[in-house]
Amino acid sequence: MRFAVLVFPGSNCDIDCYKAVEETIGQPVDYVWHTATDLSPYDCILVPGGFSYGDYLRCGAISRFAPVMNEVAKAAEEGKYILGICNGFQILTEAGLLPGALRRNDSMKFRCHDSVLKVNNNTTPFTRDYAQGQEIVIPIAHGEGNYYCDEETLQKLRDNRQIVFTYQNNPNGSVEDIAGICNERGNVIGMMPHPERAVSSLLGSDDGKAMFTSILQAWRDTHGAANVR
Ligand SMILES: NC(=O)CC[C@H](N)C(=O)O
Repeated sequence: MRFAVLVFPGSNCDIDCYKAVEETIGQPVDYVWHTATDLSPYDCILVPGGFSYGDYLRCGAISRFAPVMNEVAKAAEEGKYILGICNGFQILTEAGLLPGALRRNDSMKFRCHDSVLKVNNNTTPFTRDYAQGQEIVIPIAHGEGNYYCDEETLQKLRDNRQIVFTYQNNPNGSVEDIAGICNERGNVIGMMPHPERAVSSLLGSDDGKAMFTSILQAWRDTHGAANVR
C-alpha cells in the first residue's frame, strides 16, 4: 500500500505524518508537493496539518485551489482513502469533499493540549481497529476547529453515521462536540485532533496508531493478499 503526504507552503505536520506511516505500519510513503498533477500511484492521501498559505482569508481557503486538489477529488471519487488532519480537515471542507466548515474557536484562542475523544463509528476504514465507543487520547492544536454545519446537514451526518469522533470536553464550540467526520461513502475523513502525534507512549499517547493500522487492514481486505506490499 502506498501513501502520499501532501505538502503545501506552510504545512508543518507533514513530517509527523510521514514518520507515523513509516513507524506504525512500515508502508512506502512519499511527500507530494501541492503542484503535483498525478496521484495515481497512491492508495491513501494524507492531507496534513499546519498553516498553509499562512491561514490567510480562512484556513484552507487558498490551498483548496492548489493543482493537487483536483487529484485529491479524483482519488476520492475512485474510492481511495483520504485523511485530512487539522489544516487538512479545513482544506477538505473548503474543497467541498466534506460537508460543513471550521470556524474560529469559540474561546477565540489557539488551543493546544490533549483531548479525550470518543470513537462514534468504528466501521470506517480509518477506525476499524478501535472498539465502538472507545475513549482515546489524541492532542489538538488549532485556532479554527469549531465545526459548524446547518441542521439539515447535521441530521444527515447523524443518519449516515458520519460523525466518527466526538470530544468528551468540547474545546472549541463545535456543534454536537464533533471532532471528526467522514463523507457518505466513508473513504474521506477529516478530523481536528492529530493522530500522527499520538503514535508512541513517548509522545504521551499511542492511541493514534490504530488509525494507521485500520487503513492498512481495510486496504488489504479490499485488495487481496496478491497486492500486499
Ligand atoms: N495544527 C493545525 O493544522 C492548525 C490548523 C490551523 N492553522 C488552525 O490554527 O486552526
